[in-house]
Amino acid sequence: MHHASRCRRKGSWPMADDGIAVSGLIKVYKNVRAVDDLSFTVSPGRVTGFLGPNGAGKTTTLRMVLNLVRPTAGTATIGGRRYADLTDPIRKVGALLEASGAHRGRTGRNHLRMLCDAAGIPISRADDVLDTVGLTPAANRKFKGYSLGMRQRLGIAAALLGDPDVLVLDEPANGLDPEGIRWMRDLLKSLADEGRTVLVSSHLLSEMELLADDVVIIAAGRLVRQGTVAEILASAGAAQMLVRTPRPEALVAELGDAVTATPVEDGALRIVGADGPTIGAAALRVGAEIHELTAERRDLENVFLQLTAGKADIR
Ligand SMILES: Nc1ncnc2c1ncn2[C@@H]1O[C@H](COP(=O)(O)OP(=O)(O)OP(=O)(O)O)[C@@H](O)[C@H]1O
Repeated sequence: MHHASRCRRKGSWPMADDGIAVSGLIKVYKNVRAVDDLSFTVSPGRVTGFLGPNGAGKTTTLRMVLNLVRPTAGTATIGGRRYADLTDPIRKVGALLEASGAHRGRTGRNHLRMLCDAAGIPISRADDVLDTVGLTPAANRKFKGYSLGMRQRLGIAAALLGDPDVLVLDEPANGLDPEGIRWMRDLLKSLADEGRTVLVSSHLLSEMELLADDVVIIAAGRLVRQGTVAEILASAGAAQMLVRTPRPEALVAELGDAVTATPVEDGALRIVGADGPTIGAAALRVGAEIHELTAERRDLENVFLQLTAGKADIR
């Protein structure tokens, strides 16, 4: 990304200490190691996607970062300090969690004003953040009449009240329609462009590929991979090939154990671990006619599935 063109709203470069650092984090519930010796870092000025199959431990991790769940072991720090030790947490960290809501009979504006009041923030800030999230037209409507998408927007507005350096968002795209998802993407990117640290969990892998600069992938409470989206895609290795042949078994046997071959629709095979020339040569050796050989682009979704295969068991 173009770091040089990024301007910091507060007129300075992001402090190196605005990042999040998770180190040796463990959370054991009665029967399950929800988070199992997890370490990763999240940089300022970037959107970091936090990905993992259901039950991987994403929510538990985010809640430990925010001091809402007590770690069994390990630490999570924001700008070098644990959440509990932050001097002004509301202005340092904004959070959107899955269950965040508001009193049903309260208007969106009053909900935000109450939060301002509780946090010692001028109540005029409520209207600013309503505007930022596009809820001004619904400001005086009651929360119970808000759609899921409007509730998510109100949650984002609440997270932004303290103009925080760091944002921690659990599934912020939940309930948003395609236009809302695009809006969320633009908002989070612009918040990162201002130098903020943005950590966002999601199931929407194609969206993450568009949104995130970095990703942290976990499965079964453990780190699977951390890196830039480009690195993760590149690390998946050889291109994925779509092959059509009347003799798929012979071809797969010839390619050996180094490849994984998955049957796809109408008899084609998807092969990971061998490139076009390798597959062509193997086909020639066993006399398997090739009717189609197409390189498929790796995307975050199929790399994610490859990286987390077999690790996604419900625990
Ligand atoms: N309060 C709790 N008590 C007992 N077990 C829990 C508790 N919270 C989470 N778990 C368990 O810890 C594991 C991780 O759950 P967590 O919600 O952190 O995963 P997740 O990655 O956010 O999942 P999802 O994508 O499905 O929301 C799961 O096995 C879950 O059942």
